[in-house]
Amino acid sequence: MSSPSAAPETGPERPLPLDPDQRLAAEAIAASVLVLAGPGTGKTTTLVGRYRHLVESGTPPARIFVSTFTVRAAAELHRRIGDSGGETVRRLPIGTLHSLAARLLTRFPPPGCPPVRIFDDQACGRLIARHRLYHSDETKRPQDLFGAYKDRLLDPAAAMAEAKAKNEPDLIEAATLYARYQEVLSAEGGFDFGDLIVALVRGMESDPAYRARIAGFFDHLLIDEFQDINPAQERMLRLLRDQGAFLWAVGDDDQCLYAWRSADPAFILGFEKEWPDPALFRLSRNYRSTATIVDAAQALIGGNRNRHAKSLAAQNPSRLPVTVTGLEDDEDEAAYVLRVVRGLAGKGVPWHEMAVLYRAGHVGSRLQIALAEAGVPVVVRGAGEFWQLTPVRLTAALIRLIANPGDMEARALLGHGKRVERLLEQAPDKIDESAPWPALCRQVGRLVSSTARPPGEEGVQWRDLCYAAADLAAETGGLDQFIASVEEQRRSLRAAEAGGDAVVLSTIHGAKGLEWAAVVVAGCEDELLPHESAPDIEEERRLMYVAVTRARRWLVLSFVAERRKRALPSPFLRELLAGLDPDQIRWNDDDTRRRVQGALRSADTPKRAAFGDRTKPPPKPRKSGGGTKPRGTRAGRV
Ligand SMILES: Nc1ncnc2c1ncn2[C@@H]1O[C@H](COP(=O)(O)OP(=O)(O)OP(=O)(O)O)[C@@H](O)[C@H]1O
Repeated sequence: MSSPSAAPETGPERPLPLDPDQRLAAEAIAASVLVLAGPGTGKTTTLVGRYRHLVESGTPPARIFVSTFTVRAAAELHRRIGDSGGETVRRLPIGTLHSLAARLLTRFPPPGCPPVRIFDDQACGRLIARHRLYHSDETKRPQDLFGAYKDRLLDPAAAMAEAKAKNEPDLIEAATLYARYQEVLSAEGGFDFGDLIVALVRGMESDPAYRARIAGFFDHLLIDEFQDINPAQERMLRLLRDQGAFLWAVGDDDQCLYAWRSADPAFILGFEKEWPDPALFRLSRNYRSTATIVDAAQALIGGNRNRHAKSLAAQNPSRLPVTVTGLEDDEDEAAYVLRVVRGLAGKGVPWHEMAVLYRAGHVGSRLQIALAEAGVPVVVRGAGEFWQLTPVRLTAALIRLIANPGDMEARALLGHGKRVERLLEQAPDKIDESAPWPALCRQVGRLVSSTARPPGEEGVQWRDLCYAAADLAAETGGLDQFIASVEEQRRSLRAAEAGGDAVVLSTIHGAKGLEWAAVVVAGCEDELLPHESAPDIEEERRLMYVAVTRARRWLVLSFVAERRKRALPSPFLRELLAGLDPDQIRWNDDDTRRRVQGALRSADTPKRAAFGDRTKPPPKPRKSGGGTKPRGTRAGRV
């Protein structure tokens, strides 16, 4: 999706004139069209152009479905498309692929399919709790387990067959729960989000008459972020395409960030082979960023092997340097980021034209607090407000409860359920109530971290959030100061968030499709970015790529030497800076330069080697002034 939603709400946008390549793509006549292009090349702008072209050529807006990855992106597209063809913008069929399925199912229920009654995440959670459909490995969230089956179009029988073939007790248990869940869900007449696409696909696959009834309801399907579709979504689009709908999609395999949620970049990589009457268009002018940023981004992404080659030529020739700043610890980093945003504001850059992005939610904790306390207006996106994140809330509430067993508010904050019961059971053994305040806080952080910690990357983030909360608590003088400081921080955040003109603080995932004049990427450290538990180094590199390509003019990259343990600069820093001349890099000091340039050696360890090509330095690309040629060739909501 696209861009300036960082700005405060405005009315519909005036359409941008398309460049010749964008126009060709927007006016393409083929059954299946893919516009494959890098960041900032105007994919979403071209999608809006396609929409206008169709409407101007006589297609009623109601017969064009525009799909976006998230509900928020749909709202943004409504704004960009504006009031077309006299239809009320609000009622135009623009939404996620789940909402496409919901519309079709409601309008055309498949034979034998009960009326669609959508259960949202909370309703599903209540159903799961009522029937106690929890995996014995409690770290596995039931909704995620069941959703992953649906993303792959596996019904309970297929899930069980797969589990038995692998002969893994964990999987057999999951498949058994899945079967039970589907039983109780359908007994209540409920459809969860994943069911919507599954039901539509099943109906269309099994009944030609039903397929024929759906045919022609939408003449055109316009799909944004095609790189992130999962197998169920791909199947649905293919069936609709087979019934005569024209598919027109934009995407960038280099921005696929959801492989962990069944998104499969193979769909975009294999488009020309797999789709009927395919036409592939490429856009290569980057309208967003300076030549420096484009060069750096190209050098970075050149390190990935599994990708389509794309050229990217910056339309803004500016060679304004990228700033790279090494700091001592996260407190220093927060103070630094505060100086950066104030400095930019001093130059007249509006707050909403600045973003601070990070890979993991806990990196945002100090930043949120430092900016909000200094009175800088902020809006927190992605993971959300620090003290409300589950591991943080549990840590803070348990610290309070242990320090004062009569604290009823803390007991309420802790909540209920098996996890909380286990925490309370283990607390007397694991926590020495008479320990000094900082030690007590850290003991609680360790307990919450080790109890009910989710597996994989989520578990590492859980641990980091618990430790970050415990550290912040430990730094206050004691219980009363802790309660007061959390209150104060939350009040500052609420006040800071009240205004529309605010600095965006976001995880990189939450920044997808957006752009700002200035972007700070904080926490550019090895084991954080790339994340220590991420299974796929190429997806980590794509994350860094998405982060840096959100910037139009100013790009600031910061890292610290110590974030609870000694930290090394991210090897990605060196990779991306390899695309720049020395005068395009501003180091805060020589030590930072030495540390970054030494980062590749540190990455060259047996542990790192497990990530395959991660230590391979990318070649220096040509400058984008003449067109840089790179080398080598849970889903949305209704
Ligand atoms: N033809 C054009 N002329 C001038 N500016 C353009 C043109 N096309 C796009 N832009 C501008 O380029 C920026 C990026 O456009 P857009 O968000 O559509 O790109 P995108 O390819 O969808 O980006 P990403 O994939 O990185 O999210 C926007 O600020 C947009 O206004």
